[in-house]
Amino acid sequence: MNQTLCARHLEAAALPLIDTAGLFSPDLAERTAVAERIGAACREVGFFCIANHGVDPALQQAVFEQARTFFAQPEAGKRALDKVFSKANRGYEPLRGQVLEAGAPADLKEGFYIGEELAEDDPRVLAGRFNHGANQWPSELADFRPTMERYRDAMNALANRLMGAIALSLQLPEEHFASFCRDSMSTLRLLHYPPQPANAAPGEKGCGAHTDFGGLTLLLQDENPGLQVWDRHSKSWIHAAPVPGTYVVNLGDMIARWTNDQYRSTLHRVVNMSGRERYSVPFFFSGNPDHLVECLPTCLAAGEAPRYPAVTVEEHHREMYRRTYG
Ligand SMILES: O=C(O)CCC(=O)C(=O)O
Ligand SMILES: [Fe+2]
Repeated sequence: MNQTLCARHLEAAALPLIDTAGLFSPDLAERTAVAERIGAACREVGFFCIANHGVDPALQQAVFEQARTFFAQPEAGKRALDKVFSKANRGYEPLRGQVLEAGAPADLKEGFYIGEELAEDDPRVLAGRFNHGANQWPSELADFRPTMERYRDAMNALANRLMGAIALSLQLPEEHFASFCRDSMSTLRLLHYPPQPANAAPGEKGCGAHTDFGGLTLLLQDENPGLQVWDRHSKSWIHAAPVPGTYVVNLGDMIARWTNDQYRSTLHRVVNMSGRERYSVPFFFSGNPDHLVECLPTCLAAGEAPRYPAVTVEEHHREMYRRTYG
């Protein structure tokens, strides 16, 4: 563990904090030792923080800088890139554009979606595959696109490594999820939460209670707290204050399907009580659209039946977007 993780941070961490330096070791035993800690966190909480993940802090800061600059633009400039203009769900999502918690008021956040850049004549785009297509880029912000593309590459690499650890933690070969990871339909999402208004409607909050749809989520937060994670033991919300230098990692619904709920896709929400503007950058690693997600053989006890029918990554995401965007 290096000095980015001081004792104060360890005490403050409400979620399990895992040093992932060992995942970069050529020694399988070292990678397996980290994987076992990850496996325990996946079973218990479904959320954990990782330190020593290898992502350049300067790149993270550049992402925040670009996000702040983008959201600070006048509304009309942002609306010019509204995701209604995209067939691939890319671009700007205005405040109250999504209802993540069924029945609750719309979310007090604005966002920006970025995915893999695919040309109009890419066979997957021509075939109308879900969320496949070109991005909408703010052309007046020269550094925006290269920064986001570098960051997406770094996140894809880290997510691949973490999927290897998850495989090891489930007594599977490290490369078990290789076909899931190939050509992953990952999404980078920039989020901006205004301070929670004093006159908020009942139930109104930054992000309604939800579980994530996909595989892994890697969340970069600024210094302003807001994320809350449901604790099934105490039946209360844990305030997951940001731990500098770490990512919050959580499991999406597909990992719960693979593991028959042995690994948890845990409910979480955001309430920005910090009194400041809060920025966060979740990266959703969703996997190959054709991959069939079905219960893993190592996750089925004798006589036990899978709780979920097999579903492809694409079918699953189509349905989840339909539910939260109406
Ligand atoms: O902003 C955050 O801290 C969490 C965002 C989130 O849960 C999501 O976008 O799925
Ligand atoms: Fe989420």
